[in-house]
Amino acid sequence: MKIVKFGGSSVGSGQSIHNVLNILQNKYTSGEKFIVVSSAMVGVTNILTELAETASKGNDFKKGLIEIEQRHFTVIKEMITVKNQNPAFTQIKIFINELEDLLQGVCSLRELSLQSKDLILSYGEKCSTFLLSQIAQQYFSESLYVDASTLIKTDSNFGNARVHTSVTEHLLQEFYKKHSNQVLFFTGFIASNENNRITTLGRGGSDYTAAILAAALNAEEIELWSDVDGMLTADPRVVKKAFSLSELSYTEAMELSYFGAKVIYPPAMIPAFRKKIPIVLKNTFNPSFKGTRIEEHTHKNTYPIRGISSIDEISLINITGSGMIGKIGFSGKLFSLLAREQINVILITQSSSEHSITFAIEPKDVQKAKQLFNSEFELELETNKLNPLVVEENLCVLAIVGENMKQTPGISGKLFQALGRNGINIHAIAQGSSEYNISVIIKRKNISKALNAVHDAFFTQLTKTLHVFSIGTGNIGSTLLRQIEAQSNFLRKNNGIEVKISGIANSRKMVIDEEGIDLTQWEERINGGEPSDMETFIQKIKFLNLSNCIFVDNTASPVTGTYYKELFESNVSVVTCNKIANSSSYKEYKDLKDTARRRGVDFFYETNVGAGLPIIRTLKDLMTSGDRIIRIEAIVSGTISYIFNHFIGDISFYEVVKKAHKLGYTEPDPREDLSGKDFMRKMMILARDAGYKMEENDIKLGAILPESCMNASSIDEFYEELKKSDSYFNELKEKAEMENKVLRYIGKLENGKASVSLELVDASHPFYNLTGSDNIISFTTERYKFNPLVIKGPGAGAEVTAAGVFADLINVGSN
Ligand SMILES: NC(=O)C1=CN([C@@H]2O[C@H](COP(=O)(O)OP(=O)(O)OC[C@H]3O[C@@H](n4cnc5c(N)ncnc54)[C@H](O)[C@@H]3O)[C@@H](O)[C@H]2O)C=CC1
Ligand SMILES: N[C@@H](CC=O)C(=O)O
Ligand code: NA
Repeated sequence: MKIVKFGGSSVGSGQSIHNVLNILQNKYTSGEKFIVVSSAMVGVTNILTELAETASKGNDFKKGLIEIEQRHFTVIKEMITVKNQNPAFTQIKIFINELEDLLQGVCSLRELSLQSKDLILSYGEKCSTFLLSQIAQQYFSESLYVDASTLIKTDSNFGNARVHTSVTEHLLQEFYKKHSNQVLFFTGFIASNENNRITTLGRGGSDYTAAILAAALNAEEIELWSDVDGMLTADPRVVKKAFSLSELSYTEAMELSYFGAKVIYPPAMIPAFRKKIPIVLKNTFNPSFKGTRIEEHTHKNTYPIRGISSIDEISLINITGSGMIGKIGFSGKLFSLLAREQINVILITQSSSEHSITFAIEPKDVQKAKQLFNSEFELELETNKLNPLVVEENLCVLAIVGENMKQTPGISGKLFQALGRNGINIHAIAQGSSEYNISVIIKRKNISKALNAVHDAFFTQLTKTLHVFSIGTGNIGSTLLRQIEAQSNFLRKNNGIEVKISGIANSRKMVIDEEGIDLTQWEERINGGEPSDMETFIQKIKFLNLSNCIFVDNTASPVTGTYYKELFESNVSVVTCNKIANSSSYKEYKDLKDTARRRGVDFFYETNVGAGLPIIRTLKDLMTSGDRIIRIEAIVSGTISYIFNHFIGDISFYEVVKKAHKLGYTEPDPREDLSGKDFMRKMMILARDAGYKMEENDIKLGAILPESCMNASSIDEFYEELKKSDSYFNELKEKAEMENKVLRYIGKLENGKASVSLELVDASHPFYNLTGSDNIISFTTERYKFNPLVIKGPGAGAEVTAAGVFADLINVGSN
């Protein structure tokens, strides 16, 4: 026989009762034996509490009473055939009249005792359970309404009565002997004392009723039906990837509930725990959900922990001082003091030097704790043996729970790593000696980010979700979004990575959606977004405080880089193809790198040099492995490379430049390329990454263009001047052809000196054979002294650049 308990939402309306009846009918037809326990309709207990208070102040309570009556009457009309409605109407009316008399009494006396309050509240369960039994009578004629207050006997602790187990069990067993062939509908929550006065069973009262019945009647199982899919790995309102647990142990259920999972209230289940009766949490609104099974022994858990829970708001008290050292009984005295004043201590940690004790309490208790401490330890404070108590506010507890933790090393490492990587500072740590839970205290504002990051670390097949904010939707930016969209399934399946684009901006508009923007529709989303404002965009990123957060800069703007530092400080990583920040002053470059390192976030800019070619990464590997750069020779302008590779035959220089622009090789402003400025920036970044403190003025920049083009004041004017300079470029070309050479714009870095110059090179030069938009870079180092390390390939273009940005993005957080 099973005990089947329905919570308030399950009996809250005709529709939900319909579901309940379906569930019961299925059991009945398959021959299952069961006893039903019912809560009051959802919200009714609250209304009754309010009515009792209202009446006790002498105010009018009729409206609320009518509401309760109507809710039950509506269900009668919806769920019982007209010819059978009368008995139900009559009995509900009787209950409501009794309730009215009681409230009237309270109103006249202006007094509400706990005893009268329990009596008033009992009508919630009486009405709902009676109604359910009446509706059920249409399906099982032998159904019987049972007022459990006649059978469950308690002490007189009204509001939170404790059960007299042996007398109750005896009464229940005798009753069941006589009625075991009927379908019984027990009121939850209510009982009575020795004088037959109604009592209630406190928080989780109906679950308690179910557990008492199960224990008394040796039920094989208890089903608790509510409106959620059992116990989840974390609060699904905060952690979207939380999922239902199929099973957990009594201990785990206790630990998880203690830390905030509100699905069951374990103290109410103790009678069942004692008799080792399994409890199954089911969902009335999703009967196909198999349920979360809670029992003594569970199967081996696939995951190292069972769930993550939190306590929303706590304060941390820190006590320090030499007076505690070796003083036996100090903590005993401290905590019994707190206990005496009913201050609940949530967790405690003590340093092994005994110099400090830290404990967490609810914020409401802080003042009281302070006063107690100050008066009890007045002498120690005066003699400086103890320091004044320090309180840290706005904190919360995050706890990971699971019996498996005991046998698995590395759990706390994983927890701290997930928090650390997201810049979440841990204020205190406590591990119960049971090793069933590890609790950390963190800032409240970080709780959502922390829960998600920790959930990802322990549960998701996905190793991580990257929250990306991408600015710039031009040539590179739009290509990147397309590549991410095309690759997302692969990444999810093969790499366990989900890339969520949580924000997109360009110079006109911006859109932020923490749930992730559907990349098949990003253009519509951004066009429908708000006007672009970088400051607002950055503040929103900081406010959302998402885990694994990355800012991607695909603009050529000088403004965006000014936010990188602020982003690093907020633990946001930056991936950029924009070279402006890294090629501004050395001080700024250094500051960005130091800040990123200090905050433990990534700053990746592979595409700053040679687009997707692995140049920055290679240089970094050389440097970190202890090599020394002797010389760098490079062609790192895709545009100029393309131009010289295609400035052959009849085509004019102007036309080749236009083509390079069309192919997406040039900067948004092609003057940046042809003036050599873009090249110079790249050389400066290389020099800096190679360890040189280089500024823009330190680089000797040879010109490609005649003065007139250099002086053009707009892009259009620039192109006009290019057209006019045909003969200048043709002369260059002819000279090269005559000497059997090619034009190459080459950068050099040697002994900390850098230059970029236009050269004529013959076939013996390693840079002679280039095609397309090829870049080539040759590193001569201590280790690659005689044969330099050479990287060559397309160094510009949307596809290869976006791919380089993409690779940086995926690598964030992987070191
Ligand atoms: N084309 C290539 O082969 C390579 C380009 N890059 C770099 O890629 C970056 C982007 O180049 P393209 O995509 O060709 O430029 P683009 O002109 O096509 O696109 C720039 C985008 O940035 C947006 N933008 C500009 N200022 C902004 C601001 N203040 N706030 C928000 N959005 C802003 C624009 O609205 C536009 O969507 C440049 O920094 C360039 O140096 C780097 C390596 C190779
Ligand atoms: N405009 C640049 C693009 C890469 O940084 C180039 O031509 O190399
Ligand atoms: Na690169």
